Amino acid sequence: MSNENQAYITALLTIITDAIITVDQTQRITFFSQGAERTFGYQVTEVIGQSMSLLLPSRFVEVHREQFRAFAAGPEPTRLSFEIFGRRKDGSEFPAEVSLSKLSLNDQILFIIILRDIIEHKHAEEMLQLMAHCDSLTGLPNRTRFRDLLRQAVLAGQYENKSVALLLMDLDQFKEVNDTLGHDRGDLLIQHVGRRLKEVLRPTDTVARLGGDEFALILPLAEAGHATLVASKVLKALEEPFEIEGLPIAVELSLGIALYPEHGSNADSLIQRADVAMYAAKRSGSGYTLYTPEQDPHSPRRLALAGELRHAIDGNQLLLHYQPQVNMQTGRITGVEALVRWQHPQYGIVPPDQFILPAERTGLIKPLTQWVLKEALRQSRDWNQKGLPFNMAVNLSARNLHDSQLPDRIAELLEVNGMAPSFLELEVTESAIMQDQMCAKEILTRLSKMGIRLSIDDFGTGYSSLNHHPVNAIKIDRTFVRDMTENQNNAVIVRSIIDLGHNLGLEVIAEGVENHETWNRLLALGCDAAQGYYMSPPVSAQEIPCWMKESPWGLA
Ligand SMILES: Nc1nc2c(ncn2[C@@H]2O[C@H](COP(=O)(O)O[C@H]3[C@@H](O)[C@H](n4cnc5c(=O)[nH]c(N)nc54)O[C@@H]3COP(=O)(O)O)[C@@H](O)[C@H]2O)c(=O)[nH]1
Repeated sequence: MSNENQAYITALLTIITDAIITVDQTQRITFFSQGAERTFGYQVTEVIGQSMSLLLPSRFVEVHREQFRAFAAGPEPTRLSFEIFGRRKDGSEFPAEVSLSKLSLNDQILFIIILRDIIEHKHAEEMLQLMAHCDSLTGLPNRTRFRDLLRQAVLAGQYENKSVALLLMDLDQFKEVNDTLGHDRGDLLIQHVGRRLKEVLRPTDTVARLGGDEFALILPLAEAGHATLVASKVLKALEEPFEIEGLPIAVELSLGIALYPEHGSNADSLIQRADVAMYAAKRSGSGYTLYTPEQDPHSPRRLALAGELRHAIDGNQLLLHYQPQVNMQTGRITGVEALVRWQHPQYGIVPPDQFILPAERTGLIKPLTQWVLKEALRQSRDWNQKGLPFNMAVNLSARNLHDSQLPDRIAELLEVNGMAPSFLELEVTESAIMQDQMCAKEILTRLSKMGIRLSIDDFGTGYSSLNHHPVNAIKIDRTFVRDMTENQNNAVIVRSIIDLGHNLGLEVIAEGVENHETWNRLLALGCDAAQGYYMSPPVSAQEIPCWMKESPWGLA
């Protein structure tokens, strides 16, 4: 080789960062590049003539020696790639990628080792693995890992012939926390929630964060009784407000429970069922709910009902029941709330909980509300003519608040029936308003300008800015009223809502009044009106005149 070529190769070997080492058949080092010096921390003079085992952790020396011998003796292959651990001069170890080649030169066999330190690469790989399975905010398993763990838990349940419980949970007003306190505090809250959940559960249980404010709990080999007990413990544990940067933040949550094999035979069906149960818990405000097929919008009966709804509206299968609302000062009825039912030819009376949601999803809520308004106002006129002049409250859904023609259609119905607008009260929930605040505001303002009364239904379960909407009344959600005589927290909430309503000049109506004690407490708190089973459940139009005569709350 010419001097020029030699210099050229030496220069090349200097800049190559990989370690290039050659060894003879006895595994003695014959060449050690600068890259090898940088990688192992040895000077070339320290290693030439030494055994290659100097560069390996002692526990691997014997194995690699054998592998090398086999490679050296065998005719094929002439090149081998593999991963090993290298050992630096300071004794530290590192993972390395190795390419080992055999070369015959001047009747001698030479072995060339090209070795690359892949510690960075390994770290990155580990990070990626971690990121792929771990939620970066809480350190809990993420959705991908959760699915794997649930599948494993179901397999274990199958194998041991035992139940597995899946609990899905989300925070009811997390969006509000984010919007009002900022995303950083929202993130801190999620971290705290994750920690408290872990404290409640056993080490064998899994807590995962699925994203946003959604968490999942997997309880291996758990029956319904244990799952509901855990759900109660979770509710209790999260009852205490969280301290986030000095601010006490209270959270409310809903949990849905589904069990293997009772509610689903695999991970996907369990997730879907627990989700259905969670939404049922949200609607009822009950904290947690165990899955039942009746809750399920995808159950065969629900799907069949959704398909028949159009026909039910056109074919006069709907009917209204009316629930009296009573003025607490006079103790007399002031109005009724119209509540729709479906007189189904096969299933009998179907409650609105089973068809309002599908009606909203399919857009049928528009003709359904139109039917309810038409029938309620016709009935109102009828009662008026019979000397029963009370207000008529009708529920609107979120989608109705996007319907720009609604005010005109209501005006027409009022005119046809010769009813003053002040006889009509429209109830909207806070969540319906929040779905599209701008649109809701426009429709509500038009309705209010027409002289129609507006009330916020289920008040206390959502967030809406009362100042921004022209409402006349708020109805305290029945979940607070129902047990306010035993539950001090709820009693405080009810009192605060009454005070808030009065401070804003609004009438306050309590829903879900079920006994005399509750009535008395509400009266003492200055609540204006009440509705509930204590006075009357919703009854048919035919029963109202009789109730008016016989009930102490009647007009007479
Ligand atoms: N968009 C529309 N929604 C409607 C219409 N009709 C009803 N609904 C909504 O369906 C939900 C369930 O209604 P329903 O099964 O009729 O239940 C009502 C009452 O029976 C129940 N209630 C009344 N008093 C008590 C009580 O003392 N205890 C108790 N456990 N339950 C009681 O409350 C329901 C009335 O609630 P609200 O409307 O919030 O005043 C319900 O959300 C209806 O709004 C419709 O035509 N359109």
